Amino acid sequence: MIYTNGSVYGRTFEQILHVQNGVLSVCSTRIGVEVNIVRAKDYKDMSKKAASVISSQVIMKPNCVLGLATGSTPIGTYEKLVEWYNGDNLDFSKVVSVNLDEYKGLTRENDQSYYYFMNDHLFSKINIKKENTHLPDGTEPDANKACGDYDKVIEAVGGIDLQLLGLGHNGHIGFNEPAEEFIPDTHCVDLTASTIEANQRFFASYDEVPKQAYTMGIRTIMLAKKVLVVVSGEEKAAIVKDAFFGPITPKVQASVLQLHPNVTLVADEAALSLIK
Ligand SMILES: N[C@@H]1[C@@H](O)[C@H](O)[C@@H](COP(=O)(O)O)O[C@@H]1O
Repeated sequence: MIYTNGSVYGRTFEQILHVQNGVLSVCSTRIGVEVNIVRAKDYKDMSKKAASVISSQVIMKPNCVLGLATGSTPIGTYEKLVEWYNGDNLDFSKVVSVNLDEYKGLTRENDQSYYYFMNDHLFSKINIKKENTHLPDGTEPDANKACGDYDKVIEAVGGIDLQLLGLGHNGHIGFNEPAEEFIPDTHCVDLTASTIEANQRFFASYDEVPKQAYTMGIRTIMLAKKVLVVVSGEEKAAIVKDAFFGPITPKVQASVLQLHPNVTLVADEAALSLIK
Protein backbone atom coordinates (compact mmCIF):
# COMPACT_ATOMS: atom_id res chain seq x y z
CA MET A 1 0.00 0.00 0.00
CA ILE A 2 1.32 3.42 -0.86
CA TYR A 3 0.10 6.40 1.08
CA THR A 4 0.56 9.70 -0.57
CA ASN A 5 -0.34 13.06 0.79
CA GLY A 6 0.92 15.72 -1.48
CA SER A 7 0.52 16.92 -4.96
CA VAL A 8 0.36 15.36 -8.38
CA TYR A 9 0.84 17.60 -11.37
CA GLY A 10 0.36 20.57 -9.07
CA ARG A 11 -2.93 19.31 -7.67
CA THR A 12 -3.31 18.73 -3.98
CA PHE A 13 -4.71 15.43 -2.92
CA GLU A 14 -4.76 12.84 -0.22
CA GLN A 15 -5.00 9.34 -1.41
CA ILE A 16 -4.46 5.76 -0.59
CA LEU A 17 -3.37 3.64 -3.51
CA HIS A 18 -3.45 -0.09 -3.30
CA VAL A 19 -0.99 -1.66 -5.68
CA GLN A 20 -1.37 -5.38 -6.02
CA ASN A 21 0.89 -7.43 -8.26
CA GLY A 22 2.11 -4.27 -9.88
CA VAL A 23 -1.33 -3.02 -10.92
CA LEU A 24 -3.16 -0.01 -9.62
CA SER A 25 -6.23 -1.67 -8.24
CA VAL A 26 -7.99 0.58 -5.79
CA CYS A 27 -7.54 4.22 -5.17
CA SER A 28 -9.59 6.27 -2.79
CA THR A 29 -8.99 9.93 -2.71
CA ARG A 30 -9.99 13.37 -1.62
CA ILE A 31 -10.05 15.30 -4.77
CA GLY A 32 -8.50 18.57 -5.66
CA VAL A 33 -9.42 18.19 -9.29
CA GLU A 34 -8.78 20.93 -11.73
CA VAL A 35 -10.31 19.46 -14.83
CA ASN A 36 -10.68 22.14 -17.42
CA ILE A 37 -14.43 22.25 -17.98
CA VAL A 38 -15.74 23.90 -21.11
CA ARG A 39 -19.47 24.50 -20.74
CA ALA A 40 -21.47 24.16 -23.92
CA LYS A 41 -25.07 25.18 -24.44
CA ASP A 42 -26.21 22.04 -26.16
CA TYR A 43 -24.98 19.12 -28.27
CA LYS A 44 -24.32 21.32 -31.29
CA ASP A 45 -22.28 23.77 -29.26
CA MET A 46 -20.40 20.90 -27.55
CA SER A 47 -19.53 19.48 -30.97
CA LYS A 48 -18.24 22.81 -32.24
CA LYS A 49 -16.14 23.43 -29.13
CA ALA A 50 -14.67 19.92 -29.21
CA ALA A 51 -13.91 20.22 -32.91
CA SER A 52 -12.12 23.50 -32.18
CA VAL A 53 -9.79 21.74 -29.74
CA ILE A 54 -9.02 19.02 -32.30
CA SER A 55 -8.56 21.42 -35.20
CA SER A 56 -6.20 23.57 -33.11
CA GLN A 57 -4.13 20.47 -32.45
CA VAL A 58 -4.02 19.66 -36.17
CA ILE A 59 -3.08 23.22 -37.11
CA MET A 60 -0.39 23.49 -34.42
CA LYS A 61 1.06 20.06 -35.20
CA PRO A 62 0.05 18.89 -38.68
CA ASN A 63 1.63 15.45 -38.16
CA CYS A 64 -0.03 14.89 -34.78
CA VAL A 65 -1.33 11.57 -33.54
CA LEU A 66 -5.03 11.78 -32.74
CA GLY A 67 -6.61 9.16 -30.53
CA LEU A 68 -10.17 8.86 -31.78
CA ALA A 69 -13.41 7.59 -30.32
CA THR A 70 -16.71 6.18 -31.47
CA GLY A 71 -20.20 6.21 -29.96
CA SER A 72 -22.92 8.71 -30.76
CA THR A 73 -21.40 11.62 -28.84
CA PRO A 74 -18.44 12.44 -31.14
CA ILE A 75 -20.49 12.26 -34.36
CA GLY A 76 -21.26 16.01 -34.31
CA THR A 77 -17.59 16.74 -33.60
CA TYR A 78 -16.59 14.76 -36.69
CA GLU A 79 -19.23 16.57 -38.75
CA LYS A 80 -17.69 19.89 -37.77
CA LEU A 81 -14.20 18.70 -38.65
CA VAL A 82 -15.47 17.58 -42.07
CA GLU A 83 -17.13 20.99 -42.52
CA TRP A 84 -13.89 22.79 -41.67
CA TYR A 85 -11.92 20.47 -43.92
CA ASN A 86 -14.21 21.38 -46.81
CA GLY A 87 -14.61 25.07 -46.02
CA ASP A 88 -11.36 26.08 -44.39
CA ASN A 89 -8.90 23.60 -45.85
CA LEU A 90 -8.17 22.00 -42.48
CA ASP A 91 -5.45 19.62 -43.57
CA PHE A 92 -5.33 16.04 -42.26
CA SER A 93 -2.80 14.77 -44.83
CA LYS A 94 -0.08 14.25 -42.23
CA VAL A 95 -2.32 13.28 -39.32
CA VAL A 96 -2.06 9.79 -37.84
CA SER A 97 -4.97 8.29 -35.94
CA VAL A 98 -5.33 5.45 -33.46
CA ASN A 99 -8.81 4.48 -32.34
CA LEU A 100 -9.70 3.45 -28.85
CA ASP A 101 -11.47 0.21 -29.47
CA GLU A 102 -13.20 -2.29 -31.75
CA TYR A 103 -15.78 -5.01 -31.30
CA LYS A 104 -14.32 -8.49 -31.44
CA GLY A 105 -15.74 -10.58 -34.24
CA LEU A 106 -17.33 -7.95 -36.51
CA THR A 107 -16.06 -7.72 -40.05
CA ARG A 108 -14.93 -4.36 -41.36
CA GLU A 109 -17.91 -4.35 -43.72
CA ASN A 110 -20.33 -4.67 -40.82
CA ASP A 111 -21.89 -1.24 -40.44
CA GLN A 112 -21.66 -1.54 -36.64
CA SER A 113 -17.92 -2.14 -36.61
CA TYR A 114 -15.92 0.83 -35.45
CA TYR A 115 -13.81 0.48 -38.59
CA TYR A 116 -16.95 1.16 -40.63
CA PHE A 117 -18.03 3.95 -38.27
CA MET A 118 -14.75 5.84 -38.58
CA ASN A 119 -14.70 5.57 -42.36
CA ASP A 120 -18.32 6.54 -42.60
CA HIS A 121 -18.18 9.55 -40.28
CA LEU A 122 -14.69 10.87 -40.84
CA PHE A 123 -11.94 9.13 -42.76
CA SER A 124 -13.73 8.92 -46.12
CA LYS A 125 -14.66 12.61 -45.87
CA ILE A 126 -11.27 14.18 -45.16
CA ASN A 127 -7.79 13.83 -46.64
CA ILE A 128 -6.33 11.63 -43.92
CA LYS A 129 -4.28 8.84 -45.52
CA LYS A 130 -5.85 5.42 -45.11
CA GLU A 131 -2.52 3.91 -44.11
CA ASN A 132 -2.25 6.45 -41.29
CA THR A 133 -5.50 5.33 -39.62
CA HIS A 134 -5.42 2.51 -37.09
CA LEU A 135 -7.94 0.49 -35.11
CA PRO A 136 -7.59 -2.77 -33.22
CA ASP A 137 -8.26 -5.67 -35.59
CA GLY A 138 -11.64 -7.00 -34.51
CA THR A 139 -11.41 -9.76 -37.11
CA GLU A 140 -8.37 -11.30 -35.37
CA PRO A 141 -9.73 -14.13 -33.20
CA ASP A 142 -6.52 -14.46 -31.20
CA ALA A 143 -6.95 -11.78 -28.54
CA ASN A 144 -3.31 -11.82 -27.47
CA LYS A 145 -2.18 -11.24 -31.02
CA ALA A 146 -4.76 -8.54 -31.76
CA CYS A 147 -3.92 -6.64 -28.57
CA GLY A 148 -0.16 -7.10 -28.79
CA ASP A 149 -0.16 -5.97 -32.41
CA TYR A 150 -2.17 -2.88 -31.52
CA ASP A 151 0.18 -1.88 -28.72
CA LYS A 152 3.04 -2.15 -31.22
CA VAL A 153 1.18 0.18 -33.58
CA ILE A 154 0.65 2.75 -30.81
CA GLU A 155 4.31 2.53 -29.88
CA ALA A 156 5.39 2.83 -33.51
CA VAL A 157 3.40 6.02 -34.05
CA GLY A 158 5.08 7.49 -30.97
CA GLY A 159 2.12 7.76 -28.60
CA ILE A 160 -0.89 10.04 -28.69
CA ASP A 161 -0.90 13.83 -28.81
CA LEU A 162 -4.62 14.32 -28.25
CA GLN A 163 -7.01 11.61 -27.13
CA LEU A 164 -10.72 12.13 -27.71
CA LEU A 165 -12.99 10.23 -25.31
CA GLY A 166 -16.69 9.69 -24.90
CA LEU A 167 -18.05 8.55 -21.57
CA GLY A 168 -20.01 5.33 -21.11
CA HIS A 169 -23.05 5.35 -18.82
CA ASN A 170 -21.06 3.26 -16.35
CA GLY A 171 -17.99 5.49 -16.62
CA HIS A 172 -16.16 3.40 -19.16
CA ILE A 173 -13.62 5.02 -21.46
CA GLY A 174 -12.91 3.14 -24.66
CA PHE A 175 -14.26 -0.20 -23.52
CA ASN A 176 -12.47 -0.17 -20.18
CA GLU A 177 -15.37 -1.47 -18.14
CA PRO A 178 -15.87 -1.10 -14.37
CA ALA A 179 -13.39 -3.46 -12.74
CA GLU A 180 -11.22 -4.10 -9.73
CA GLU A 181 -8.18 -2.61 -11.43
CA PHE A 182 -7.04 -0.35 -14.22
CA ILE A 183 -5.65 -2.47 -17.05
CA PRO A 184 -2.68 -0.68 -18.62
CA ASP A 185 -2.44 -1.99 -22.18
CA THR A 186 -4.72 -3.08 -25.01
CA HIS A 187 -6.81 -6.03 -23.89
CA CYS A 188 -9.90 -8.04 -24.66
CA VAL A 189 -12.92 -7.16 -22.51
CA ASP A 190 -16.16 -8.90 -21.74
CA LEU A 191 -18.69 -6.14 -22.15
CA THR A 192 -20.98 -5.58 -19.18
CA ALA A 193 -24.71 -6.10 -19.49
CA SER A 194 -25.30 -2.35 -19.16
CA THR A 195 -22.93 -1.59 -22.04
CA ILE A 196 -24.51 -4.28 -24.22
CA GLU A 197 -27.92 -2.81 -23.43
CA ALA A 198 -26.73 0.75 -24.10
CA ASN A 199 -25.31 -0.28 -27.47
CA GLN A 200 -28.24 -2.47 -28.39
CA ARG A 201 -29.91 0.53 -30.04
CA PHE A 202 -27.46 0.20 -32.92
CA PHE A 203 -28.19 -3.50 -33.52
CA ALA A 204 -31.29 -5.45 -34.49
CA SER A 205 -31.37 -7.27 -31.15
CA TYR A 206 -29.48 -7.83 -27.88
CA ASP A 207 -28.19 -11.14 -29.25
CA GLU A 208 -26.53 -9.39 -32.17
CA VAL A 209 -24.49 -7.03 -29.99
CA PRO A 210 -20.93 -8.39 -29.71
CA LYS A 211 -20.14 -9.48 -26.17
CA GLN A 212 -16.43 -8.76 -26.35
CA ALA A 213 -14.21 -5.98 -27.60
CA TYR A 214 -10.57 -5.03 -27.88
CA THR A 215 -9.77 -1.78 -26.13
CA MET A 216 -6.81 0.46 -25.60
CA GLY A 217 -5.72 0.29 -21.95
CA ILE A 218 -5.69 2.96 -19.30
CA ARG A 219 -1.93 3.53 -19.34
CA THR A 220 -2.04 4.30 -23.06
CA ILE A 221 -4.88 6.77 -22.54
CA MET A 222 -3.13 8.35 -19.55
CA LEU A 223 0.07 8.75 -21.56
CA ALA A 224 -1.71 10.88 -24.15
CA LYS A 225 -0.36 14.41 -23.92
CA LYS A 226 -3.87 15.87 -23.90
CA VAL A 227 -7.25 14.32 -23.27
CA LEU A 228 -10.52 15.74 -24.56
CA VAL A 229 -13.72 14.27 -23.12
CA VAL A 230 -17.06 14.98 -24.79
CA VAL A 231 -20.33 14.43 -22.96
CA SER A 232 -23.88 15.40 -23.74
CA GLY A 233 -27.28 14.87 -22.20
CA GLU A 234 -28.94 14.65 -18.83
CA GLU A 235 -28.62 10.86 -18.71
CA LYS A 236 -24.84 11.34 -18.38
CA ALA A 237 -25.06 13.96 -15.59
CA ALA A 238 -24.65 11.47 -12.75
CA ILE A 239 -21.67 9.71 -14.31
CA VAL A 240 -19.98 13.04 -15.11
CA LYS A 241 -20.22 13.90 -11.43
CA ASP A 242 -18.92 10.49 -10.33
CA ALA A 243 -16.10 10.46 -12.86
CA PHE A 244 -14.75 13.96 -12.30
CA PHE A 245 -15.80 14.75 -8.75
CA GLY A 246 -16.02 11.34 -7.10
CA PRO A 247 -13.34 9.01 -5.77
CA ILE A 248 -10.76 7.70 -8.19
CA THR A 249 -11.65 4.06 -8.58
CA PRO A 250 -11.49 1.42 -11.31
CA LYS A 251 -15.20 0.92 -10.71
CA VAL A 252 -15.55 4.24 -12.56
CA GLN A 253 -12.70 3.96 -15.02
CA ALA A 254 -12.95 7.57 -16.23
CA SER A 255 -12.17 8.75 -12.70
CA VAL A 256 -8.50 8.01 -13.37
CA LEU A 257 -8.52 11.06 -15.64
CA GLN A 258 -8.48 13.17 -12.48
CA LEU A 259 -4.79 12.27 -12.31
CA HIS A 260 -4.08 13.37 -15.88
CA PRO A 261 -2.28 16.71 -16.21
CA ASN A 262 -4.18 17.98 -19.23
CA VAL A 263 -7.83 17.04 -19.44
CA THR A 264 -10.51 19.15 -21.05
CA LEU A 265 -14.11 18.16 -20.51
CA VAL A 266 -16.45 19.67 -23.09
CA ALA A 267 -19.98 19.05 -21.93
CA ASP A 268 -23.37 20.57 -22.46
CA GLU A 269 -25.53 22.09 -19.75
CA ALA A 270 -27.61 18.94 -19.38
CA ALA A 271 -24.54 16.78 -18.75
CA LEU A 272 -23.21 19.33 -16.28
CA SER A 273 -26.52 19.79 -14.50
CA LEU A 274 -25.28 18.10 -11.31
CA ILE A 275 -22.07 20.14 -11.22
CA LYS A 276 -22.20 23.54 -9.62
N1 LIG B 1 -16.79 2.10 -26.85
C1 LIG B 1 -17.66 3.22 -26.96
C2 LIG B 1 -17.14 4.31 -26.05
O1 LIG B 1 -15.88 4.75 -26.52
C3 LIG B 1 -18.14 5.44 -25.99
O2 LIG B 1 -17.63 6.49 -25.23
C4 LIG B 1 -19.41 4.93 -25.40
C5 LIG B 1 -20.45 6.00 -25.16
O3 LIG B 1 -21.25 6.11 -26.27
P1 LIG B 1 -22.26 7.27 -26.54
O4 LIG B 1 -21.45 8.44 -26.92
O5 LIG B 1 -23.10 6.76 -27.68
O6 LIG B 1 -23.04 7.48 -25.29
O7 LIG B 1 -19.91 3.98 -26.32
C6 LIG B 1 -19.10 2.88 -26.65
O8 LIG B 1 -19.24 1.96 -25.63
